[in-house]
Amino acid sequence: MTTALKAPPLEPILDDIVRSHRPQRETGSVPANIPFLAAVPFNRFGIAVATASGEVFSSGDADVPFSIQSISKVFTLAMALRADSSGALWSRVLREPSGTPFNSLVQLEVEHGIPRNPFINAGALVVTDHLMEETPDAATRLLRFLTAQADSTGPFIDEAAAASELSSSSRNLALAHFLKGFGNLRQAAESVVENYVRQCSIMMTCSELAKAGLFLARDGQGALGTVLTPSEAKRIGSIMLTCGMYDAAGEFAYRVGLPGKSGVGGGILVIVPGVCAICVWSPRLDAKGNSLAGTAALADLSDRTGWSVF
Ligand SMILES: NC(=O)CC[C@H](N)C(=O)O
Repeated sequence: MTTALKAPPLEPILDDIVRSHRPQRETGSVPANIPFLAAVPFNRFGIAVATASGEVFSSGDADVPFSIQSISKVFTLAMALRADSSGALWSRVLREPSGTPFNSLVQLEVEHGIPRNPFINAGALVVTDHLMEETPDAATRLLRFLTAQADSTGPFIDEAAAASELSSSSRNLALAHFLKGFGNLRQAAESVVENYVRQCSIMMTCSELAKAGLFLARDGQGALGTVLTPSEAKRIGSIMLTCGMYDAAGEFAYRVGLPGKSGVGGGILVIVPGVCAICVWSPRLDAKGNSLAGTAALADLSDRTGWSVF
């Protein structure tokens, strides 16, 4: 059950969340395969809440752009579903939690090239391949989608960061070649990985991401009208709840009680159906690749506001 926005007003709660959760010393890790992310100061912390009624509340570094990384997977899935009335995508990717790390190869081989879900890397590569059939430059299409939904010209693809990640993308290339070997990739493995990495390298702020994700909290209604049907929006929320935090999805559901999607840039996008979209960002990660301080802050916010799907 969700509850409506509560008094006292949100600003003091968000300010207090920032005071309590902004890291005071360096703990956690940065992703080994993206050298560029190691340079982001450990004490960055931002939070933004975009409400269904159109208000945005924020605190801390909510207007500092960061690398959205795997949060992009929510939006590419939304774009793919929108154009997939026949359901063809779901014959190429499942909707089950993987219980394995986001870049795991083992399960993909055992399960004959059908990824467990669209939010692990293998699944996102299939979604990217699907999008590229219609639009070869799916990353730029994603950027336009995000720019429109966030109602901001701020988002951009950090091409230098993408090039840096691409130079150490052996695992993602291996996943793409596995997919290709099993007949589940139509474009060249290299171009799908390049496109995927450029999607991950989009830079956005917490405020922009919260606004961009609002359609998921509003039955599919985005800034410029209908993005998805209510049933599609519900289903993306369900996949976020069960698969959005990789092999920490159960722990996150236990602590936060809301559908979320993380990225190794340290961002987490969370949906409170009917109420708001929340984005929190703090760059240092736990062992599963999810923001340490971000997860703790969301657990705290959920407890303080009563926002939960349970
Ligand atoms: N979990 C993530 O954010 C992973 C995204 C990253 N670009 C990768 O492919 O490894």
